Amino acid sequence: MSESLLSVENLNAYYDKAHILQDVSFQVNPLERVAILGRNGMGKSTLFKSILGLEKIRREGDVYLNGHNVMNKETFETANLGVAYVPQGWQLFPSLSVDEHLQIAHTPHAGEHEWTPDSVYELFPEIKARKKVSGTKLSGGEQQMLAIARALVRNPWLILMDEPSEGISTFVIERVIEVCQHMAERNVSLLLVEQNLDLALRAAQKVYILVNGRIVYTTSTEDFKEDKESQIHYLGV
Ligand SMILES: Nc1ncnc2c1ncn2[C@@H]1O[C@H](COP(=O)(O)OP(=O)(O)OP(=O)(O)O)[C@@H](O)[C@H]1O
Repeated sequence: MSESLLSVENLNAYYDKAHILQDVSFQVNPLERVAILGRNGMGKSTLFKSILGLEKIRREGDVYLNGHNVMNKETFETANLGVAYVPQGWQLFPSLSVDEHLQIAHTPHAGEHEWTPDSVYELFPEIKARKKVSGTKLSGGEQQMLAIARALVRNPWLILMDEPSEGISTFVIERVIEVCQHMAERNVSLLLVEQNLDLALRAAQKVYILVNGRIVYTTSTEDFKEDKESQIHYLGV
């Protein structure tokens, strides 16, 4: 067991016989913001799905959330331990309005900083103006804001965010970075997977590099910002 909020220990993941994640280990500590960086197809989304027990992925190893081993838990049980997910492509529902997405997801929380639909509307006034509109009728940027808002109203300890830069404008990317930077003030930690180096370096404090399903490099974002050689070597940027 570990004191970290999230501790992934020697995680291996397979789609049938394809061995995708190979002995992946890393931690997210309380109030920390961590980015996993890697090129296309390196296993970033598979990592999130393996942590959450989504899809038919065979898993070996251990994943501890708040000290509970979640490897044999159903996805809803893992979510109830205080993790929320912002999936790639947002996965919103055409039959639900913006407000219904938030009301359904809202999980009251007794602590000091409760996120409610009203408080996330203050954060994202753009979607407040479109409360009654179907979630999938929003622009890409608004859908990203709604997906983040939906994760926040679950009042999680940890948010897993899968490639938030995908399909949104630079203006919305700036909004996402700002929201990420202020999560710790509301007691929320962040684990982000990204290809967008600028977003990851500004939103996170610590970086893990994933290459072919293995964590090959760990550093602080401060050091990685200056390390152009490693950026080119691992990410080809
Ligand atoms: N459902 C699946 N069945 C079989 N193989 C899969 C499945 N999903 C992903 N893969 C394979 O697993 C590997 C890792 O994919 P994954 O989507 O996790 O990468 P990624 O780093 O998130 O890439 P991207 O940034 O393109 O989403 C790839 O080789 C991919 O083809």
